[in-house]
Amino acid sequence: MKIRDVVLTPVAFADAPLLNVMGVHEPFALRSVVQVACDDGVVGLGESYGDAAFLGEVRKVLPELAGHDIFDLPGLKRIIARTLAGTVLTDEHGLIGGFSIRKTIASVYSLFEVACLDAQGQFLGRPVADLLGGKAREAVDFSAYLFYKYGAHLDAEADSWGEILTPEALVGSAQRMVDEYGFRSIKLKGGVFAPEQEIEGIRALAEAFPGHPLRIDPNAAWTPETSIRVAAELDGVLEYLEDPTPGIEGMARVAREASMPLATNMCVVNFGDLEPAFRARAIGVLLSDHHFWGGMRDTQALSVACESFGVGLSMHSNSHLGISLAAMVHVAAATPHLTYACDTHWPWKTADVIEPGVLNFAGGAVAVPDRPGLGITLDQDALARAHEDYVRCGLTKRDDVTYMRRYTPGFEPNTARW
Ligand SMILES: O=C([O-])[C@@H](O)[C@@H](O)[C@H](O)[C@@H](O)C(=O)[O-]
Ligand SMILES: [Mg+2]
Repeated sequence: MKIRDVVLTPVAFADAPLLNVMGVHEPFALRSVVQVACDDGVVGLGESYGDAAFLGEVRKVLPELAGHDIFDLPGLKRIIARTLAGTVLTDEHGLIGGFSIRKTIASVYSLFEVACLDAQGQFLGRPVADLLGGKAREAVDFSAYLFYKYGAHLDAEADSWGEILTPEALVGSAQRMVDEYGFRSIKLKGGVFAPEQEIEGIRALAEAFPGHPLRIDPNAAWTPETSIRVAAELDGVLEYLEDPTPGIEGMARVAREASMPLATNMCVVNFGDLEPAFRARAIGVLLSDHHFWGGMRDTQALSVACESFGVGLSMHSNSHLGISLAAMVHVAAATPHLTYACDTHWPWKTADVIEPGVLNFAGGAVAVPDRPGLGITLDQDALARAHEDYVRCGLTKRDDVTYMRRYTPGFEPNTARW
């Protein structure tokens, strides 16, 4: 089963004005879609980041792939490592930790690994979860991912969520997500307002949704002292506290005092970070993400490492489309040590590039598709529209800070200031 052709399509899809420590989401989120065409008319799908720097690295790899056997994944990794030797992508938005050569290779490899596994599954007539060792669960739990947000993008009409800036509005948005998707766990993206205000938001959610596990993630906006204070105030309320403060050392300081586990997708972002983080007992939960942890099989290896050291596993999300959701579902299903509901930005998007009907939420969970490969079908017309949006929107990277300055001139990200 050889690769005959690879088509890379940058796409953009409408995103809501969601707030975080870096600013506010722009009107479009960028992604990339690859179609890896192989023998017998099989086409494997992959999805990842869509910023120009990432696309540039992926484009370097494309000419090297023709003729490669889709069952030779170590060989695929070698081609990518050789082709990208020495390149370090920079993290365009600062919310998934630093980049390194290893993480750059892991990110580019992941895009093609997913597509090759999809193609392998189609060729063999088995779902990707089976190729990863089999399903440890039939359906994968996700959390309601709440954001503070503006009611509308600049010069645009309000979206269906409206403005979410108060505890009452937060509860309203959580109610909508729980009603529409059945989520149990609820996560609040913090780092937007002073911690006292965000504690009020969490308390309102705890009151409105008794028994629903709660999390807050200020993306390292707080000092260790503030984090310890917030942890004390939310004792007994949070299932975990995500990235309250920057760095393994700062997290370890907070972890020594906090009653709940600390989680991260910022200070432990590749395998080299595990030893110092585990040694310092900085985290109780790791948020995996196959997009930058080196694909689905390395995500499973990560899970084994976490289990061995008594660390829980959850899953991180950025704005994404259905190919990524399918990959998240398959790898999560085939990863026995997955101890928390996964994050997803899914409810915030209004369009997709896959045909609907396969990835459905019930009781907050998505059943693992039992069709071959990822089990999804690319909608070529929707892909073409999303590519037109990419060209039309003119964005080449995610820049929440600059966009925020158009709402609030002089805005500066508050990382570790509170
Ligand atoms: O979409 C966002 O604004 C999130 O803040 C995202 O960029 C983060 O990477 C992520 O969801 C997180 O958990 O830190
Ligand atoms: Mg996070």
